Amino acid sequence: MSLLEIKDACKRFGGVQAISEVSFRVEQGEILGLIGPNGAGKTTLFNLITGAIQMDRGSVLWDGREITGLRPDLACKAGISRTFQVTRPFGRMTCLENVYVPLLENQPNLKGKARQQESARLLGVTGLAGKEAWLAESLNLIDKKRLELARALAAGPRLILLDEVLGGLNTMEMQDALKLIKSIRDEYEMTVVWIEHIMGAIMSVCERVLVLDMGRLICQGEPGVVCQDPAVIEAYLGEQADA
Ligand SMILES: Nc1ncnc2c1ncn2[C@@H]1O[C@H](COP(=O)(O)OP(=O)(O)OP(=O)(O)O)[C@@H](O)[C@H]1O
Repeated sequence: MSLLEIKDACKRFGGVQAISEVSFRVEQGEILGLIGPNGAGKTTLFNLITGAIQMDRGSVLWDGREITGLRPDLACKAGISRTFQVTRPFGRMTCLENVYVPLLENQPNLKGKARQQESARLLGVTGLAGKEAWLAESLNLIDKKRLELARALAAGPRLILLDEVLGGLNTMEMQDALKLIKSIRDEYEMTVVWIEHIMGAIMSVCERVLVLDMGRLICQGEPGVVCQDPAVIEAYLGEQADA
């Protein structure tokens, strides 16, 4: 049984068919890339999976159980966690306190020093060691993304949805981030679905890739195969090469 299955998902916003009859499976333990041009529907798909918006039609199966339309907090409790392209920390709280919030939900028995240590450990994992006491609003964009990831990990998910976590990183930072994404799967045994525009990064980390274009799933498969697909080159990779 697949960890996650999306069946015939459809979502329209006014005149825009953002998602159109999209079906796919996510297998336990894989790192699945989700690519496609701007406006293809990638973030909308995350919003549908996490219950942030409701599908017009279609269903979401989680571990074989239908969870279509489950509220985001309940989807998170069920084991689906996400990061946002536009980060959403509690600005007036410290980094440590920001991580407490999902940790409290996930491990309510963790109290006092133990909770502080676990929060600090997660901040260390995502590259924020030394910034535990900083207010989230004082972080730069890259560190806000790191905090976002620490918060997503603190929820203890089985599936983590990453929305463009590499934007703005230099080469060294990107290498570290790629190692971290691999370790999320290899050490923390989480399944990863990852939206990204940086093709080299997707190619080096993902075992499988889905390609969306104008709300439709136009291709899926191993990265090397997907990159050779004429429809993908026409809809997306040609545009990337021209950029
Ligand atoms: N809440 C909303 N209300 C109206 N239209 C929306 C809403 N959310 C998304 N859309 C539209 O749906 C389409 C898909 O948007 P979406 O953000 O999912 O694309 P994307 O593939 O994630 O793009 P990007 O790579 O630029 O982040 C776009 O045309 C967008 O303008």
